Amino acid sequence: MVSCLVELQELTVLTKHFCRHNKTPLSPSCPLLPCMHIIIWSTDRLTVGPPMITDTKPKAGIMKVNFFLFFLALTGFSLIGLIFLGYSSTSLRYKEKRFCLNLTKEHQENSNLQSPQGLSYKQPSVVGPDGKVVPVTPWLSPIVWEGTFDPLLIDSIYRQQNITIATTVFALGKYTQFLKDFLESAEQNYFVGFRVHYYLFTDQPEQVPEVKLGEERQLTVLKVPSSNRWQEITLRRMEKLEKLIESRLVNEADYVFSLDVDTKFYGRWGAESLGRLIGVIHPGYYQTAREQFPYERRPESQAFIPYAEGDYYYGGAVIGGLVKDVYEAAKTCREQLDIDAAKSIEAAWQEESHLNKYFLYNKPSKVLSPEYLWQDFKPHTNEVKIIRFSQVIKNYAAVRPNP
Ligand SMILES: CC(=O)N[C@H]1[C@@H](OP(=O)(O)OP(=O)(O)OC[C@H]2O[C@@H](n3ccc(=O)[nH]c3=O)[C@H](O)[C@@H]2O)O[C@H](CO)[C@H](O)[C@@H]1O
Ligand SMILES: [Mn+2]
Repeated sequence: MVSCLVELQELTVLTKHFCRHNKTPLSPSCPLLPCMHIIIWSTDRLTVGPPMITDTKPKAGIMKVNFFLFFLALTGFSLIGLIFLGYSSTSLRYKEKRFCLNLTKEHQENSNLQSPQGLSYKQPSVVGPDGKVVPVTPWLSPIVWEGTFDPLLIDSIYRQQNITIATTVFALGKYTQFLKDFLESAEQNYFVGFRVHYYLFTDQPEQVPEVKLGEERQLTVLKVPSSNRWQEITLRRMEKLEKLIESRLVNEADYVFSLDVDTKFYGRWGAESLGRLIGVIHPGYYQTAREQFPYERRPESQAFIPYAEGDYYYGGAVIGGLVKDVYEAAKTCREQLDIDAAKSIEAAWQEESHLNKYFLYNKPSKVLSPEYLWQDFKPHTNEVKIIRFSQVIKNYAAVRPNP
């Protein structure tokens, strides 16, 4: 009761202050009085001149109110602070999330489909038990067969991207004789309507035939030293490809394919073959059990693959994809070839063995069916409806520098 009285007295005094300033009479019974505390406090501060009431009791009252208001202000500031912190941490979280998303996106775009070594799973089939071709790998990369794509549509999509497809080809020693057919048939079938830049490695630039190239297509001849071992010529392609990408292709191309020269194009080869990392199923082994694949089987070699592992047997005659991804593949194969060479080991099928090891643990994002690598001597089969690119028949003894 006493405290109530004190309160009331304070209020009355304060109300007087308020009323003096605003020239409005206010009764202590006014229902607005409790709200007036704040207004009064500020009004009191605004008051000019000596205070009307000099009594000590009301002063103590004002101090009490001031303390209350100070406490209120402190709470207010704390609340604002908390809201601000809450906001900024939310925005930080948001930024962090966005950053992570960006990283994830970038990571996904750049990711190679790595799979662990020693994993036990069924060998994928290329042709199903019903004789139908399988259009997808068990890691969900397309296997490109006739009928799985619309040539007009897929070329139109990629043509809009204004891409350049670098194509490396090696013709050393007597292999220059394959150049004419290779280039002429490529001009008829290979990425027709696209910007194609051939990079031709040879030890005899004077043997390079004159072939009329289509619009936006060019050929650069690069001289390399001769070799008296065919194995050395084929495996060194990885190093040459790696160095060419480093020195030129990073700036000059979007995609790159490295192709055997002892070949001919018989059918369309277009944008359906484009992707991050491309391998081709070797025509000789697409119905073979993986333990019979001619992988390198000596554990001492970096190309070693155990009998219980393997997806497909990939041909060394075709490797392709985005410049960056082909670079990784070529560089890794070159490094593994160098390690083997230092131990005087040459894998069963040179760089093809190392490429098979690479593709087993770094899955291609698209796999080309044997339509994209056939052999002229092989009879046609039901599942391969169209032959696009094929190894010509050659007399090994006559064209290779060594047996
Ligand atoms: C169809 C297929 O997948 N073929 C692969 C297979 O045998 P191939 O019998 O197809 O190998 P190959 O004799 O065609 O040699 C591969 C390539 O090396 C170049 N070359 C070779 C010898 C020579 O004297 N001059 C010359 O320029 C030429 O570009 C040739 O196309 O195994 C080789 C590795 O051993 C390569 O991986 C080949 O790509
Ligand atoms: Mn060949």
